[in-house]
Amino acid sequence: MLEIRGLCSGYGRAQVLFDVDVAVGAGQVACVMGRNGVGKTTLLNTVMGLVPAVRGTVVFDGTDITRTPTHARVRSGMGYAPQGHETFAPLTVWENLRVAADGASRGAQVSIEAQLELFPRLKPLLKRRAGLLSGGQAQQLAIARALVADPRLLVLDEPTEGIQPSIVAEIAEAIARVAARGVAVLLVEQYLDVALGLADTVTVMDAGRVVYAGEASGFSSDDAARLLAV
Ligand SMILES: Nc1ncnc2c1ncn2[C@@H]1O[C@H](COP(=O)(O)OP(=O)(O)OP(=O)(O)O)[C@@H](O)[C@H]1O
Repeated sequence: MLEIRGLCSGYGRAQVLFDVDVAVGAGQVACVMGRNGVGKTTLLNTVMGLVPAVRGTVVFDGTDITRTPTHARVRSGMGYAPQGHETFAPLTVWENLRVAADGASRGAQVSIEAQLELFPRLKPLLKRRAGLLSGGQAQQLAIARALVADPRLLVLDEPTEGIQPSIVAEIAEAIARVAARGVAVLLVEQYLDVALGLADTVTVMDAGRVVYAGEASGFSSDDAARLLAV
């Protein structure tokens, strides 16, 4: 579904990513981990076309999209919930979902209903302004918004960051259900138990390079201590 090969990118002259390879198939969760500042967000932003690739390729569904603008990537089936669970604060929960659905193709009404099944906590909050939601509710809305266009790839940047444990479990459960529908999920996740509970594959980055890549089942606590401990 998604193949990132030899990806290099950065900001002006400051190169951040060096030859990064990650692949994720339909129905799989590929988890990217690493200490703060190693380039995880830059990787996701490069996959979405928000940061230009300097070298390497991003192939989505067999098509090279390395130079495709972000809006066209979204239209072709990529959904993104960036770090920080930003929403349109003055709009209601329903309006936030509607705006995303309006930008998508047909069938979005059905899809809003489907997202509300995934995040039942949002159902009684449809008329609430998004700016008044808790962090956990806003994160659920941000993921639901990325899903209303019915993407085949969902890209999530730290969806459990700063969120209370009971909601973390709900978000993890929702991500698992999305993958079970056949959606490919590219996930940056700092909490090891959440990451390993969801991931099929693990990629660990350090200083912009991949330092570990393999099946999640083979990722040991020694690997975690060596590669992730601060
Ligand atoms: N807009 C930007 N302009 C210049 N440098 C940036 C920009 N965004 C990030 N960087 C730098 O790129 C490097 C990687 O940052 P990035 O946010 O991708 O890391 P990260 O692994 O996602 O970190 P965190 O876990 O803290 O979110 C850092 O050195 C950071 O300072």
